[in-house]
Amino acid sequence: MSTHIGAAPGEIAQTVLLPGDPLRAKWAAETFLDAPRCINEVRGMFDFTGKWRGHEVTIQGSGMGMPSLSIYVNELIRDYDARTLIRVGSCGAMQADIVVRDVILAVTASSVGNPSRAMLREIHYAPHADYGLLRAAHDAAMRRGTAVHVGGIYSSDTFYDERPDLHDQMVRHGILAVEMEAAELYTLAARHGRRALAVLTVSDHLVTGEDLPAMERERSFGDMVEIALEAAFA
Ligand SMILES: O=P(O)(O)O[C@H]1O[C@H](CO)[C@@H](O)[C@H]1O
Ligand SMILES: O=c1cc[nH]c(=O)[nH]1
Repeated sequence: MSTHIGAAPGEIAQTVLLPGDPLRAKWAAETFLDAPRCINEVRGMFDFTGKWRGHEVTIQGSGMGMPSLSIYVNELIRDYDARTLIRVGSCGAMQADIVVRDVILAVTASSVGNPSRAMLREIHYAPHADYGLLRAAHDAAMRRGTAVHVGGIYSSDTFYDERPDLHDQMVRHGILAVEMEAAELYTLAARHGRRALAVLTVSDHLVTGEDLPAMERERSFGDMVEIALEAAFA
């Protein structure tokens, strides 16, 4: 057990998929894993381990925002030795050529701040995906015929943003989409020598105003889960 994860040593796989939503973790495990078993219910942040094509996989909710993800990823790495960590999340599109349900592979994750910022001090570190995972995820998306975009995203500290000027600068600098966790995931993975990637599905569009309901955000994102699994074991 770690402070926030109730799983016993050995119950968490070296490959961990991380949706923000714990109910998406449950849905994904029950949909894609063989013999999934729930190994953590602390704070309702479900954690399931099962097999995908014979490989052990854990799917663990990370919560919303970087402070929450940071707690889970630190413990997954330090206490359970997770080696490959792939976020499977929803995001809001920021560019006109992207549509709802498209998949985004985040090469980099910009942010205004993240939990690692205090220790990095004056360094404007560039959090980035593992290239091998990124390439394998892109290959998987191509094989599946998924509409996929590859580029930089923005990890925000706020869902309800009061800074339209910030949004405008992100769009202007080619940022594809906004979500709330990848920058800290990439930074922690780099610090501990682990592989990380964020595979995101567009749930809403900040330019067109298109929006998916909560149930679809929980259950309709199968493509990104399978892309993440194929990338992890390529
Ligand atoms: O769907 P998840 O993975 O939670 O990701 C996105 O959705 C949440 C906001 O609704 C934030 O966590 C954001 O990053
Ligand atoms: O963080 C997020 C996630 C989905 N959609 C948004 O607009 N922001």
